[in-house]
Amino acid sequence: MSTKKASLKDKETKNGTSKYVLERCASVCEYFDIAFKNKVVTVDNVKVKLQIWDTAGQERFRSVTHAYYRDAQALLLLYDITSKSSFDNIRAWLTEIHEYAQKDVVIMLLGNKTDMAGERVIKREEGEKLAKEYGVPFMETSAKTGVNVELAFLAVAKELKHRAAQQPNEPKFQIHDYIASEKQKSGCCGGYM
Ligand SMILES: Nc1nc2c(ncn2[C@@H]2O[C@H](COP(=O)(O)OP(=O)(O)OP(=O)(O)O)[C@@H](O)[C@H]2O)c(=O)[nH]1
Repeated sequence: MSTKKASLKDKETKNGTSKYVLERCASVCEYFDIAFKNKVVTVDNVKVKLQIWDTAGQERFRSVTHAYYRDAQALLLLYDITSKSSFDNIRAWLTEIHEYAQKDVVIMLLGNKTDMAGERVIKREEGEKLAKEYGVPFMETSAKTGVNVELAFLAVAKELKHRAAQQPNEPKFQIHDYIASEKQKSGCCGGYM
């Protein structure tokens, strides 16, 4: 996920995507299976526009995709709880991100497809452990049922908004605490986040 600096200044098309982004992406996005969408999230009555780039996790294109997340302000790393290889790839992505992404990039680890509990091969605890190791927030999600999807985007948007508007003496927004308290409210899914 990223909000490209240049795109914000650029003239926007009808669906809110800037011409700059469309032109930049058109030539290669289709070939490398990179999709992007805009999502508006309201944080404390302020609308935050997230431009979400989906790099499709194609390992063979890593050298190309890093050019797309280099400017990203936040990265959501998804693995599939029914796929060991997708989980194993996360370490490689984290190493890659360390090298190429912005130093203060917001990272979140998501274990997706919780609706497929019967086919689960990665325990929640394994996701939690990995997230803890890298100091990133963790949640299990389902893009199919929507479980925790809004919360993931909202947490990222809150973090970015707070960073942008933070006053020198104001306490830092704590994304881990925010996710933990939201989950407690909904009675969902304990553990490290
Ligand atoms: N049951 C279930 N299926 C899902 C979920 N999320 C995605 N899928 C399905 O999983 C398949 C792959 O989804 P994608 O969004 O293409 O995942 P991806 O990681 O971008 O996949 P690649 O493009 O192959 O790297 C599709 O058939 C989706 O419909 C989910 O939460 N639950």
